[in-house]
Amino acid sequence: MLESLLERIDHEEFILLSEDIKSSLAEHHIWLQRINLAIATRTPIKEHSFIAEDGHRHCHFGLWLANIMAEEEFDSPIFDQINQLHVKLHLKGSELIYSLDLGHPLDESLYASFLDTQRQFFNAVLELLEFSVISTHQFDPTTKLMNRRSIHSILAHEKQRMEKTKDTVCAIAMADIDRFKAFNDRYGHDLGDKVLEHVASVFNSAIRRYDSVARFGGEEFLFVLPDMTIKDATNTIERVRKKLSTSPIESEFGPLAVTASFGITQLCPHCNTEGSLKRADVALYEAKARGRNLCVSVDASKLLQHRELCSVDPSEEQLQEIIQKYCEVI
Ligand SMILES: Nc1nc2c(ncn2[C@@H]2O[C@H](COP(=O)(O)OP(=O)(O)OP(=O)(O)O)[C@@H](O)[C@H]2O)c(=O)[nH]1
Repeated sequence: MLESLLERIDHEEFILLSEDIKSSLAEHHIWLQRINLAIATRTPIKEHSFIAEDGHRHCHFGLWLANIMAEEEFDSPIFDQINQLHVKLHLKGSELIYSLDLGHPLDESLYASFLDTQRQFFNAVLELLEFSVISTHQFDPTTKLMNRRSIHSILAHEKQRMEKTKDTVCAIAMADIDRFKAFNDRYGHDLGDKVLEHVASVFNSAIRRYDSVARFGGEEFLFVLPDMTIKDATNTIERVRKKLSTSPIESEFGPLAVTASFGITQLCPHCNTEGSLKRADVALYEAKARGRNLCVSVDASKLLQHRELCSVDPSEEQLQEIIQKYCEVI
């Protein structure tokens, strides 16, 4: 229910959302405390906001929720659910206070239902809060892409899927912006940051919905392409490379060309994820060595006769030597 928000809400908005939820909840706690205290001490509350049938519109939380729900990007069933519980909570609260103000004895079943609605309301809001807080830690603020930690959980999931279901494949590709240091030195770090954003947006727009791309490090990106053979992944990544190299970034210095190099391989059933990442990295290194703005792919199945690469942790030199022999330069 909440995942769809990830596609529409970025890092800053998740931070704001978390802060808003926390402050709105704090005010709501005070409202609830006053009701509970009034009932416990049988002290009437003659304020309109406590007895009005539309009390949910009078509290800060309700106003905040109405604003959020008016925005298209926040269109999610979780807000409808919270809204319904919020309206219900206020209705029951106002019934209790109205009856108290009239001097009627406490309706125990109404109070029990009020407490139950309270519990459901806080559970739903806390679920949203937890999701927002976690989401702020999943994204890289510069590129708005997933960060290294998040993509690692996707890799772990894909690896698990491969272990469970034979014949499942998953390709990965490591990308690195070419001569980025020189770019920063010449045009400044701020434009460098804009390049990172630009590259992220080109990458993101060039992949399928169920593929992922993350900022893996400084100027390094990682693609995870589930269910793609090495051949399909190579075609896809080559298309991404071309798209980037033909999409210059607009700047005060005019349009500036940006290119990247790519190392493509698969998650391998015989080695751990780190081993596959290392293979992609060495393939990327090979693309740099062969002139940059290139894709180099390494089909893990061709390395099967070199099982020692999987069972022991190979050195970069060892890997490089073997990959040079088996890689395909596109
Ligand atoms: N603007 C900006 N620069 C960054 C960021 N993270 C890393 N970099 C820069 O990326 C550059 C990477 O430089 P190198 O590793 O030498 O690689 P390169 O210049 O891209 O050269 P090749 O990879 O060999 O093509 C360094 O200058 C880093 O400062 C960032 O968040 N913003």
